[in-house]
Amino acid sequence: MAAIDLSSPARSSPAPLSPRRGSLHLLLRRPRRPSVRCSLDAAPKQAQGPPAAVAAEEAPTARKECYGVFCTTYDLRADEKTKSWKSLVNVAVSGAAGMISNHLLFKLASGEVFGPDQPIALKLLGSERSIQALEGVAMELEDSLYPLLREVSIGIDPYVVFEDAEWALLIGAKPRGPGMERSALLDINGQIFAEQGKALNSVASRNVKVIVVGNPCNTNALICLKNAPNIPAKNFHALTRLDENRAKCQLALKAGVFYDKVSNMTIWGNHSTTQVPDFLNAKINGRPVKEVIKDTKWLEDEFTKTVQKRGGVLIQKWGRSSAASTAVSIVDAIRSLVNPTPEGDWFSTGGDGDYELVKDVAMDDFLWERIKKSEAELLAEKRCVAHLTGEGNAFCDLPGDTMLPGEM
Ligand SMILES: NC(=O)C1=CN([C@@H]2O[C@H](COP(=O)(O)OP(=O)(O)OC[C@H]3O[C@@H](n4cnc5c(N)ncnc54)[C@H](OP(=O)(O)O)[C@@H]3O)[C@@H](O)[C@H]2O)C=CC1
Ligand SMILES: O=C([O-])CC(=O)C(=O)O
Repeated sequence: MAAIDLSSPARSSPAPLSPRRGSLHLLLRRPRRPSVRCSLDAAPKQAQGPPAAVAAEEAPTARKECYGVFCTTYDLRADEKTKSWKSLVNVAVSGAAGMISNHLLFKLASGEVFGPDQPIALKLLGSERSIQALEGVAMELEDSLYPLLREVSIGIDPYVVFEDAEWALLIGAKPRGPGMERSALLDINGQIFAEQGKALNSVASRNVKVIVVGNPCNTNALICLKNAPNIPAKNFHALTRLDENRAKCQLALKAGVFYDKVSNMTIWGNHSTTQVPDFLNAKINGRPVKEVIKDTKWLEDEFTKTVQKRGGVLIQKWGRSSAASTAVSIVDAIRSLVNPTPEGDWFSTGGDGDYELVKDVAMDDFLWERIKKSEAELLAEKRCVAHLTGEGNAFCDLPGDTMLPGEM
């Protein structure tokens, strides 16, 4: 969906100029919900005992609920004392021990996403199988000495990890394996996003912004949204920004310009091989693409297919799906949501919300037919997960030739 963002930065109120204490928390699954999190202010005795490995890590400090550098007081330097810090932003990330997160978390902590005056708390969601790896991630975050990173928590219960989250970057999802039906992936991952939607609904900030990355991201975003009725629907986004970036790159290559000259790029439809990269409305150097690239056949065939299948080609080369460029596209998506969009430009996201929808979008038969095909796929996915969205019994009749970008 194309949108122009008119919103001002999400948080603008300066926080008091007091030193903040950094902390690394281990968030544990608790029997009752919503749970009290283990923090510097919460009584640790309310939590179950941490796993042995973590208890050992925590031993060096007097405060059992944190360890290492995050347990020390963050002292403002003299030059920082004059600065207006924004209040801490709580960012929850699922699949935090995975490949995409391994790039993303360090970008978030560095300040390149929310800005150099925005302190950040990272709340990392893993699972029983990944909790050790998650500790490793937290240790690397410690070792990176990011001055803006004031809190890190890790845990396996979304009802705990998502508490007060203002951003939820939902990355963790099972990738499709050989011989697996797409409908099975929809169901397995759908369960994850149904549970996480309920958890967000219960414990996150009422204005949490949710970006769903785990595939199939559009339908997972729908499931998440339907399970979180207390959070505005406009706050849910499916990550199609990677496709948008891929499309800009291909147009720039063809036109022989650097990619900053490509604007107004839209991705319509599903994040799959039916997606529609919109060359009709996109511009190069402010001019319609079709005026600059006169080869319509290339645009309709090669360009469109290249973008649709870019993920799959990359998997063939790398042996795994895009991780670094996906992390970059998540950063781009967040920035587009918190910063004003450059005059005349727009961005696309699988969502509907804190931004103004573009009204004057050109349409032709080619675009319309492709969009309807992708829409049919999305509607089929929707019927397939009806049991997870509260819309009755599921009925799976997915069109046979549709695939995730990574499937060839
Ligand atoms: N929208 C987009 O543009 C893109 C989306 N993606 C999607 O993002 C997701 C994450 O990718 P990436 O970080 O590279 O993947 P990884 O395999 O590196 O990590 C995925 C994480 O998902 C979690 N997970 C949840 N349920 C399962 C399960 N049943 N089986 C296995 N893992 C599970 C695991 O964490 P834990 O054990 O902690 O739960 C794991 O660490 C995938 O769904 C991928 O298809 C990838 C690229 C682009
Ligand atoms: O298809 C995949 O597995 C990963 C993905 O979404 C992409 O690269 O666009």
